[in-house]
Amino acid sequence: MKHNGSVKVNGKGHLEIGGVDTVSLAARYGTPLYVYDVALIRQRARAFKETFRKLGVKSQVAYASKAFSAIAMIQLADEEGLSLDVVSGGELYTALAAGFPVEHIHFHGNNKSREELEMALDAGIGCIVADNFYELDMLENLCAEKGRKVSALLRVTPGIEAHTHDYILTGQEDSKFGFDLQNGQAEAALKQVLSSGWIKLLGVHCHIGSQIFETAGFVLAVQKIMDKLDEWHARYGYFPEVLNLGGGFGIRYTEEDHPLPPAYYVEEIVKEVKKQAGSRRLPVPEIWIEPGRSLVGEAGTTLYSVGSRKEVPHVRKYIAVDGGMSDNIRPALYDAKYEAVLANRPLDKCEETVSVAGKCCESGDMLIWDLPLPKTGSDDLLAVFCTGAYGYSMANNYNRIPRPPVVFVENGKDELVVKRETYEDLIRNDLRLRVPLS
Ligand SMILES: Cc1ncc(COP(=O)(O)O)c(C=O)c1O
Ligand SMILES: N[C@@H](CCCC[NH3+])C(=O)O
Repeated sequence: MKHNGSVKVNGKGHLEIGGVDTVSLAARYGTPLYVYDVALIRQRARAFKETFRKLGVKSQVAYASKAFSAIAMIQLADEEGLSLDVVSGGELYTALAAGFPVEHIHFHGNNKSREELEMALDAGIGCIVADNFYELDMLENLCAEKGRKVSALLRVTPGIEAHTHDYILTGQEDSKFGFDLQNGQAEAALKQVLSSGWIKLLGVHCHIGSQIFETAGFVLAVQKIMDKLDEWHARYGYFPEVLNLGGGFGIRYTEEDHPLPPAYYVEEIVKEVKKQAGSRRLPVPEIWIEPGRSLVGEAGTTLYSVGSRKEVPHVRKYIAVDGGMSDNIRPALYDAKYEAVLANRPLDKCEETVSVAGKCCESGDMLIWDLPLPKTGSDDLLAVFCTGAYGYSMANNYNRIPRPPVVFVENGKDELVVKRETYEDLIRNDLRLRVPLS
C-alpha cells in the first residue's frame, strides 16, 4: 500500500489520515468526501520556504490557489507565510473573504475583465501578472481613472516544450498565455510599461507547464529569460527586482511517477539564476515560485462508497462508486492515473482486478482502470490517493450531482471546511419559467 504523509493503517485495520480513522470520517460526513492531510501541506510549504532561506535569496512562495481554493485553505496558506496566486475574480474574492493579506496576492489570467482588474485595484492587490496588450491598455486606463498606481510582472512565454500532457503545457511558443519572449512582443510590452506612469514593473514571470518531473525546462527558462534581461538591461537600463518561475513541480500519483523532491526544483532554479546573473555581472533578483499541485496534491484523498458491480465475462469487472468525473475530472480530461485501496481493509490481500467507474452518464467516466483489490462488496469504502490538486477545484455539477464536502485532518482531529452541496444549492440560481414568455 502506498503511504503518504501521515497516511497509515490503524489498530482497527482501517486507513488513517492525520491520526483520524477514514471509516469514521465517512460515517460522519458521508461519501464522496475529500480529506486533506494538513500536516503534509505544511511540510511542503516549509520545505520550499526553507530551501530558499538556506540558499540566501530573497523569495516568495505563492500558493497557486487554482489547485484548491477554499477559505480554510487560503487561511492555511497565510498561516504558513505563503503568498497567493489567484486567477479570477472568484479566486480573488475567496482570498479576500479569507482575510488573506492583499499585498501578497498576485493576480494572473489571460483574459482578466475590466471588473476583475477594478476589483483587484480597489482591494490594493500586491501585483498583477500582466498577460497581454489588451490587459496592459485596460490596466493603464483604469489606473489613470482611479489615480492609483499598481505593481506588475510581465508574463513571458519563453518558447519551451516541457514534457507533460499537451493540455497542461504553457511555456511553448504556440500558447494562449503571455508575451512571446523571442519575437519582440515581450520587449514591446516592456517599453509600454516603462513609459507608463501608472504601472511599476516589478519583473518578469513565466510558467512552463504542470506536472513536470525534470529541472531542465526550468533551467532553460532561466537561461532564455536572463539572456533577454541582459539585452534589455543594455538597451533600456532596466533590470527586474523579481523573477517569477511559476509552478509545475510534479508529484507522485502512481508508482510510474518519479518526481524530484520539491526543494530540488528550487535549488536548481536558484543555482541557475545565480550562475546567469554572476556571469553577466547582473544582480540576483528576488525569486518567486507558484506551486499548486506540489503543495496540496498528495495531501488529498477522496473517499467513496462502493456501489454497483458489473462483470463482462472474460473481459472486465467494473465496480462503481458514488462520485466520479463530477468530483475528479482529471482521468477523463487528461487520462490521469490514480492509486486506491479499500479504506476499511487496506491490508487485505488483492484477489481481483477491477475497473473503478464513476456514476456519471458518460462511458468515459472511469476513475481507475485495472486496479488490484480484495474481492469488493457494496459496504466497502474506496480511498483514492493524491486528489488534493485540481479535484475539488475542477469539480462540477454534471448530472446535477452535488459537490462533496472537504474535511481537514491534523493531529487526530478533523474539521469540516467545505460543506456538502445540497439539492437546494443545485437549484439556487434557477428561475421558474413564466409562461407565456414576457
Ligand atoms: C501561471 C501558473 N502558475 C502556477 C500554476 C500552478 O501549477 P502547479 O499546480 O502545476 O504547480 C499554474 C498551473 O499550471 C499556472 O498556470
Ligand atoms: N488542471 C490541470 C493543471 C492545469 C494547471 C493550470 N495552468 C491538472 O489537473 O493537472
